[in-house]
Amino acid sequence: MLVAPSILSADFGHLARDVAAICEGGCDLVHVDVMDGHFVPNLTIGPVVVEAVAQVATKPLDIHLMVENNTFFVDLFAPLKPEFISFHIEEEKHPHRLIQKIRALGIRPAITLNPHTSIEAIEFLIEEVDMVLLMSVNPGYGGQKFIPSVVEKAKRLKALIEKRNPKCLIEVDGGVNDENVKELEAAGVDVVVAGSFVYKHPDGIEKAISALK
Ligand SMILES: O=C(CO)[C@@H](O)[C@H](O)COP(=O)(O)O
Repeated sequence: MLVAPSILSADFGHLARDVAAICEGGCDLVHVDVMDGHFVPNLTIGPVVVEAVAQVATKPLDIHLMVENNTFFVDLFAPLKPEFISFHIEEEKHPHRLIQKIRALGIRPAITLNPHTSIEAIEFLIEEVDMVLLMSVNPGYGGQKFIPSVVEKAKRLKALIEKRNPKCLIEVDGGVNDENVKELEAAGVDVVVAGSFVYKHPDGIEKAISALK
């Protein structure tokens, strides 16, 4: 299992220290939650802060856009050369075009589904993306409870991916811990995003990451 800790649960007063800690602790990706206060009722960070994160991170960035104007934010973050940029299917009128744009910028495109969104919504996009991110909480905040229906959704998505684009990864985000990760792994999930489990683990960040793996 690949682990992408969400820096939303870091101490922003010591962000460089907390980004270094997950990289030294064995994470695979650094998950960056970008929220605009419109698509979701929370506002997080922009390119100035993410540039500082990129300078410290020794693992690739996984940028998750939770915004209304995806194209604007893709242009804003592209110079930081993240590994992935994901955007929400619920908020994009022209997802195919946006995927092509992200790929043309040398970034791996990913598409995100909210808990209520069915995988049929991306049936004809699956060949175009390198990763699908399934939300297992309503986007906007860290520390929420895992929504278990994502397990069945991941199984159905895995079946679709095997037929249409076997290299495409499945990522699950929200309320992930060392218990539900087992079901996610069995369902075919490749990457888990975890914020509070990693940053608030009583035995420390390294132990938390290895427990998820
Ligand atoms: O995108 C989001 C929330 O919108 C997530 O990345 C959370 O920040 C994950 O945090 P935990 O649920 O693991 O605390």
